[in-house]
Amino acid sequence: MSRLDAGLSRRHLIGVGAGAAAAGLVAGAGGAYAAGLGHDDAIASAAVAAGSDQVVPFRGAHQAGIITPAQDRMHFVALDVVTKDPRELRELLMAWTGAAERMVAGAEAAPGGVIGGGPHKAPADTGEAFDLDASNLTITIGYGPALFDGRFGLAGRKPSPLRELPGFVGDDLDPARSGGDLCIQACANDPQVAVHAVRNLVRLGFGTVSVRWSQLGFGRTSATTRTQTTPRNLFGFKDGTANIRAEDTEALDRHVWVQPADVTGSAAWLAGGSYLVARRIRMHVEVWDRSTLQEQQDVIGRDKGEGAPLGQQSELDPVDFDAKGADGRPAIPMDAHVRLAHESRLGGIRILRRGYNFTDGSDGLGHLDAGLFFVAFMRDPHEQFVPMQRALAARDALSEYIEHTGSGLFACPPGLDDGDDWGRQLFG
Ligand SMILES: C=CC1=C(C)c2cc3[nH]c(cc4nc(cc5[nH]c(cc1n2)c(C)c5CCC(=O)O)C(CCC(=O)O)=C4C)c(C)c3C=C
Ligand SMILES: [Fe+2]
Repeated sequence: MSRLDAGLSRRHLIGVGAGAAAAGLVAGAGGAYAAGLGHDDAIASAAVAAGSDQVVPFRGAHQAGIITPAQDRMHFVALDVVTKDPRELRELLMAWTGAAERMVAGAEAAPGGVIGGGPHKAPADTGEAFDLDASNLTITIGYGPALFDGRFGLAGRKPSPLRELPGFVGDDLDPARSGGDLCIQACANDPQVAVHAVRNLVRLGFGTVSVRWSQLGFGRTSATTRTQTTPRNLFGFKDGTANIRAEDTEALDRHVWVQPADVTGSAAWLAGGSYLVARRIRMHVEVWDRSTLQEQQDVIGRDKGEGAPLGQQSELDPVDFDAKGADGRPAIPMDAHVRLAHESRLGGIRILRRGYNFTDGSDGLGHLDAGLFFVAFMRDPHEQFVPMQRALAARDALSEYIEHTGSGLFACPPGLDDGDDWGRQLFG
């Protein structure tokens, strides 16, 4: 049965299906709205029609797309605000909330959608996801340090950890792939759904924001729930084994969610949110592919087949940094990636990783421009990512094979209550 037959598509939501006609849905969730249902009813109709197993709830205590089971694909975009008028920004954030809520429910970006606006208007939805289901789409928003520089009256609402990351040894950051006033992370199991979401939000923002940089990711490189299998990165290793999982609620409160006591006064809007660090990391796959299996395993500190810590048998076996190999040397070398990134070496620091593989063509010199779009969520980037990355940059054997080419830091607000929107949440 095709997705269309199963009735899981946006087309169904605009009234082509008999069920939709019976329910009076004439133009997707917007149609339901026009047909007299309230906003929430319209969104709920869309979610039911789209099939709940495909729909990740948009509202809740935390934003979706952080501890949501990592989807297969990602489209990440960083934007700069081009208007000088705070009201325009606030209105855009409100409009984005509505469009995002519709799209994650499997509906078109706006009432009228692809064809419902008639032949004389530009369609209110660009259409490339017209026949596709919600695909577990999540849309996560974040705000960069520069947004709070005084242009929009937000300086007093800036949380203190939201300050630029320092430079790290070996960084080769491209300003055209770094920074941004805002970010949108769209993740879905269908790449076209993720791209459609970003494209329609950017379209809504024309004249208010402009795209600064963006990144497509295929192939998740993390597991964020206990039931997810561990995927592999472009070096062929299981990645995400020791990640914080959605079930680890204590660890999430300790390492991922901004706590009320962290943000007092006018920065309190961020309580329940998280900081997102993005690093575009080029992986020199050609060099890696010429190194021996033993070298590769020593660099990571785990075996390539199972993902077991060196000296152990299975992926989930505890890491033993005191274990010795047959030669009497540490089974996990002193400069192995997992040793240096492990909480036991970093005073208990952990982060939640949610990155993706990328391949952006080639570099014109016969090499793939491929790597890891590293995305991690944490409670305080300067207390967590900075010391961790400093330790890695200084000693990590992996550094010989990778290069950080882009960087971004964003504060992701908590989830929205019913009736709330991103504009009111940020501006108060
Ligand atoms: C600053 C944080 C990190 C960066 C940057 C980073 C880059 C990076 N990592 C891999 C591959 C693997 N990383 C693994 C584990 C791991 N990595 C980090 C942090 C960063 N990685 C942490 C905190 C951990 C967990 C350490 C632990 O507690 O054991 C692994 C092993 C499997 C796993 O646990 O995920 C791999 C493989 C690459 C290729 C890369 C840059 C391109
Ligand atoms: Fe890593």
